This record gives sequence, structure tokens and C-alpha cells, in this order.
Amino acid sequence: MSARVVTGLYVPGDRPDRFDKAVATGADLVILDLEDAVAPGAKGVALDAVVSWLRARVAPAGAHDGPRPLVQVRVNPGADDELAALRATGAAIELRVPKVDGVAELDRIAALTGGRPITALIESARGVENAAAIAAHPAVTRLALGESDLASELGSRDDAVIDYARVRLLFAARAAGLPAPMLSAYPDIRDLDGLRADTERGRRLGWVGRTAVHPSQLAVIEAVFAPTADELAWAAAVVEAVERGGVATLDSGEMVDPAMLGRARSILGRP
Ligand SMILES: CC(C)(COP(=O)(O)OP(=O)(O)OC[C@H]1O[C@@H](n2cnc3c(N)ncnc32)[C@H](O)[C@@H]1OP(=O)(O)O)[C@@H](O)C(=O)NCCC(=O)NCCSC(=O)C[C@H](O)C(=O)O
Ligand SMILES: [Mg+2]
Repeated sequence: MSARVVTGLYVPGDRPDRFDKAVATGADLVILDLEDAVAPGAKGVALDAVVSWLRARVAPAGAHDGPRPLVQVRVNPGADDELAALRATGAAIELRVPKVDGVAELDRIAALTGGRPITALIESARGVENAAAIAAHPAVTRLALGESDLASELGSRDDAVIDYARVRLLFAARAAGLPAPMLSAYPDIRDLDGLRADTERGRRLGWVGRTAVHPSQLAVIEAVFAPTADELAWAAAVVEAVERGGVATLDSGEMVDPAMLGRARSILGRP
């Protein structure tokens, strides 16, 4: 996946009236949720709704440009019937697999997905400890962190606990050549200041993007990850100076060299 993916929006699978609305928000990623957003008694209705919508609205796998936004379906753990039904749609979706804590289950799931990319949602202490192996699995194209489930298991949502998990997943993802993960959903939809502060903390740790649970959160996420004018100017100066001659000194006095090119190019959105 090379296109920019910074904002994601979850929508419950049993709310088909909101699927097109989710797309219309302009989020880079729309996640149709069959797992925790759907009550146990509504799982079948949700799967039918998701399958119908995918058939009607999402291009087949292998179509030239793939769908925009990117569409993921979050399945239930162990729900092979869901994987089979989603595969049968032929739609160019990705799978978001929750509660991944090891690679054995990924081998089984990967065999059922028809080669569709998997985002492994890690939300347990065991999953965090196994993050490097999970990231290295050939079917996994992204890691994600489920902070609410993790906090439930650990009995703490303290910043130190969350940051530890965020750092572990960032290293695991990057060591496996995966993109930096997107931050977990921020559950308090009225607290946009809290969302901003927590997203800024995640950005400082190297995470890129965030999933939202309400459309009102998307603008905050987009703003936090938009490069500032200073960052853009710095990045342009680094690229120009280094491409001109290896080591250089910016007007600010900062020495720059090829080691800084990766960060500069990523700020500029260049490969
Ligand atoms: C959180 C919500 C239940 C709030 O719903 P509601 O109170 O009905 O919202 P509003 O009245 O404010 O809606 C205003 C308009 O916005 C549209 N809307 C709202 N939410 C969405 C959405 N998610 N996608 C698309 N459109 C949405 C409404 O239709 C209204 O439109 P209009 O009538 O035209 O004005 C609800 O937002 C919601 O269900 N959110 C998603 C919840 C979810 O999926 N949760 C699971 C993912 S997070 C998770 O699982 C955590 C993780 O695993 C972990 O462990 O950390
Ligand atoms: Mg969860």
C-alpha cells in the first residue's frame, strides 16, 4: 500500500446506512467492523450488510488502482465463515484481524483470505511481546494496536504503559519493512483536545495516522499529521542541500547529510 493513509474511520457492520457516509467523510481508510462494534445477536445481519455493500460498491481485487478509500473489514476472532464470505465477494479489501497474539493463527487465516493483505491488531501483552514475529509474517502488511483491550488486560491505561506498547510495535513494524502503524481509536468522541494531545504524543513517537470512531475526530487527526510550514521548509532545504553535495550546512547552522534524507522525503511525501 503506497498511497497516503493517515485517517481511518470505523463504522459498525450493522449500520449500512452509515457506510457511504463513512466514505464521504474523506477518510483515507474505512473500517467496516464485524467485531466489537456489533452486538453478538447482530453478527449475521452485519455480515450480510457488509457483503452486500462490498459487492455493490467496492472494485474487484486486481482492479487497476484499487479502491479509494482503502476498505478494511474487521472480522471476529476465529470466524472462518466471515473470511469465506468476504473472499467470495471478490472485492479489493484488506482484512483487519483483531486480538492477534502469535503467528500460528495468521498462517491459518492467511490460507483463507485469497491473498488479501492483513492488518494484525495487537491488543494483549502476549501480542506485544510477539510483535516482531507477527510483523514479519508474509501476509501482514500493517500492525495496529488495540489500546482499549490492552488496557483492560493490563489494568492500566497510563501513558507509560501505552507508550511502551507503541514503541515496541513501531520497532517491530519498521524492522519488518512495514509502514509506521496508525494510532488506536480514541474512545471519548467529545474530548477533541484530549484526542489532539494524545495524537501529538503518538506522532512524536513516530506513529503515522490514527483510526477514528466518529467523523468529528478526523479533522483533528488530519491536522496533527499535516507537516508544519517549518517542517516543509526544513525538509526542502535538506533535500536540496544533500542532493547538491552530501554534507552541507543549512542557513540555520544545522549540519545535514544523507542520514536525514529519509525523514525529509517522508515529510515531503516523496518516495
Ligand atoms: C460512537 C457512535 C456510536 C456515535 O453515534 P451517534 O451518537 O449516532 O453519532 P452522531 O449522532 O454524533 O452522528 C452524527 C452524524 O455522523 C454520522 N456518523 C456517526 N458515526 C459515524 C461513523 N462511525 N461512520 C459514519 N458516519 C457516522 C451519523 O450518521 C450522523 O450523520 P447525519 O445523520 O447525516 O448527520 C458512532 O459514531 C459509532 O458507531 N462509531 C464507531 C464505533 C466502532 O466502530 N467502534 C469499534 C472500533 S474501536 C475499537 O474497537 C477499539 C479497539 O479494538 C481497542 O481495543 O482499542
Ligand atoms: Mg479491541
